[in-house]
Parts: sequence; structure tokens; C-alpha cells
Amino acid sequence: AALAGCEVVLWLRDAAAATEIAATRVNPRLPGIALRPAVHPTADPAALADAEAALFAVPAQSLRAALEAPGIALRRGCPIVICAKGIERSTGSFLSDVAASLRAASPCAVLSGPSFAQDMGAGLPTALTLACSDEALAAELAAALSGPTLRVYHATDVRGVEIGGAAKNVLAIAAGIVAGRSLGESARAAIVARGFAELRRFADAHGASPATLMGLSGLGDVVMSCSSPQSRNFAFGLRLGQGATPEEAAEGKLAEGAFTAEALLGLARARGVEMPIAEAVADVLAGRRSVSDTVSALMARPLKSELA
Ligand SMILES: NC(=O)C1=CN([C@@H]2O[C@H](COP(=O)(O)OP(=O)(O)OC[C@H]3O[C@@H](n4cnc5c(N)ncnc54)[C@H](OP(=O)(O)O)[C@@H]3O)[C@@H](O)[C@H]2O)C=CC1
Ligand SMILES: O=C(CO)COP(=O)(O)O
Repeated sequence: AALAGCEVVLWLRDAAAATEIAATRVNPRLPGIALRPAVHPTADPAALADAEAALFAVPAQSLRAALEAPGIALRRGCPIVICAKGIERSTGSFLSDVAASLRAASPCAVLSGPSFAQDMGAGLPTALTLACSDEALAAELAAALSGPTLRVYHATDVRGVEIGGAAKNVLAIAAGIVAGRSLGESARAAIVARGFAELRRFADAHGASPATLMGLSGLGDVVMSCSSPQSRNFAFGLRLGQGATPEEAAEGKLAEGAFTAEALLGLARARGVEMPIAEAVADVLAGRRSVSDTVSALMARPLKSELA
């Protein structure tokens, strides 16, 4: 946002972290990236009172708590932009529904697509999708966030955009497991393509537009996250494939797909959608099956039409 020319209040829940970031002008979670002068770190939620829009860049499982954080008093109607990628595990809810249930008076938008924070912070070229059911507001927010190094396309298919972001993390874990197990590039391509097929089935069952899934927030993010160890989800899968336990594989970093896999599967089952790859990831994470058994089971599934 600062690169696009906005003044940015960077609200953190941790006062010590806010003081440190304000002094050093570097967020330790984003090493080597100097904060632009337009970024104002603070732990005072009252500083958000005049915000024209509020971007919630917290883990998916923390979105509810962040929206309900004590003292947060956004102006009535302040648009909420969800930057998290996932499904709420405790309720099986999409994040836009969590926001709508807590802040009914605020329009909700979802920002998603292929983007590593490190790349964006370094000013490398990036393109994202911002979806809001109010198309004029989507266009306005997209324009406000776009700048010389970031192009934000606007859309109205909120469900499609949030499904792409949530599901790609689960697929990235699967692709990482394949790489960590040294199953070869052919297997990784198969997992990505068949994983994308189940993602599209899931999206279709939830009323999302197929075209959305072919865009930045769907295919674009799947391609990036399933091919780069810079993705924490892919790296997490890589370590699982090499034999680490889920706890060891996390290395203290956020791997959103590990939290979303079971919730995604629950939603898929409720609508009769088959997602064998997401199920394999959920099984491995829950210790229900080993990686080897899972690979054998996927290969032994009945043959069927590719489009079924
Ligand atoms: N990093 C990336 O490249 C990208 C991330 N995303 C998505 O953004 C989301 C956040 O990821 P990321 O920033 O990387 O995660 P990190 O784990 O690096 O940081 C999470 C941040 O959220 C804060 N936080 C956690 N819970 C709360 C809460 N209840 N109230 C206020 N703040 C809270 C943490 O604060 P504290 O330090 O106090 O714990 C921390 O500052 C994820 O859903 C991710 O998928 C999307 C695209 C790219
Ligand atoms: O969402 C992202 C890329 O678009 C970031 O990916 P990871 O959370 O896997 O690092």
C-alpha cells in the first residue's frame, strides 16, 4: 500500500514489536526490507479509526480474533480486505463469511494471488486479484493498492478468489511431499494438474466461476506455490516427504495448508466433492496414513475419464 502512495498504519498486537519496528524500520518477519516512510507502526488500535480501508494480514485461524481485537474501532462501513488464505478450522467457514458475521456493516474484499511478501517488499513486479461483490469498490480498492511494481486486477467472485488461495496451500504441501520423497518431476506435474482438477470441482460446487480459478488467484498461485521452496507450504511438504513429523516440518513457520486441509475436506464431503489429494494431505498430517501408503493408494484409484 505504501508503494502505491498510501499512508499506512501498521497495527500490531504486540507493543514491544511495534516499538522495535518503529525504531529499526524493519519488520523481523520480513528481514532486509526497509519500511517505507509512509508506514507507521503502532500497537494502538485507536490509530485505525480513520482508516479508509483495513487490510487484515494475519493467519487464517487468527482472522476472527484480529477482527475482534479489543479496542479496534474501524469507522462504520470501512471496507475490510482479507489477505489471509485459508478456511477457519473451528467452524469450517470461509474467511469472507467470518468477516461478514462479525462486521456486517463493512463491505468485505479478498486480496489473493501469487505473491511472496519478500518479493513485494523488495519491489519486484507482482500481480494480484482483489474481489468484492461491489464491483465499483473492488475497482477502487484495486486502484488504490496498485503501483509501479504491483498490478491489482479487480473481480466480484469473492468465493472463487478465496477458494483458490485456501486450496492452493494444501496442494503446495502435496507437491512438496512429492519433491521431498524424490518421486520425480512427472509425479509433481501430475499432482499439480490433478490437484487443480479437484480444486476446480470444489470451486464449482461452491458456485465460483471457472474463469476465476484460471486466473491469478487460482492457477497463478497454484503454479507458484507448488513449484518453489520459497513457499512455506511447499517447504513444509518437502520436509514431510523427507521424513520429518508435521511438528518438525513446520520449523516454527506458518504453513496455512496444514490448518486448512481438514476443513477443506469437510466442506468437500458435505457437497459430495471428491478431493483425493487434499484427503491424502489431511491423512498424512493427522497420522492416519504414511506418505508411502498414501502414494500407493493414489496410484491404485480406479481409472476414470480425465474430465469426470
Ligand atoms: N508471507 C507471504 O508471502 C504471504 C502471506 N499470505 C497470507 O497472509 C496471512 C499471514 O501470513 P504471514 O504474514 O506471512 O504470517 P506470519 O506468521 O509471518 O505473521 C503473522 C502476523 O499476524 C499477526 N497475528 C497473528 N494473530 C493475530 C491476532 N489475533 N491479532 C493481531 N495480529 C495477529 C502476528 O503477530 P505476532 O507477531 O504478534 O504473532 C504476525 O505479525 C496467511 O494467511 C498467508 O497465507 C498471503 C500471501 C503472501
Ligand atoms: O500465499 C503465498 C504465495 O502466494 C505465500 O505462500 P506460503 O504461505 O506457502 O509461503
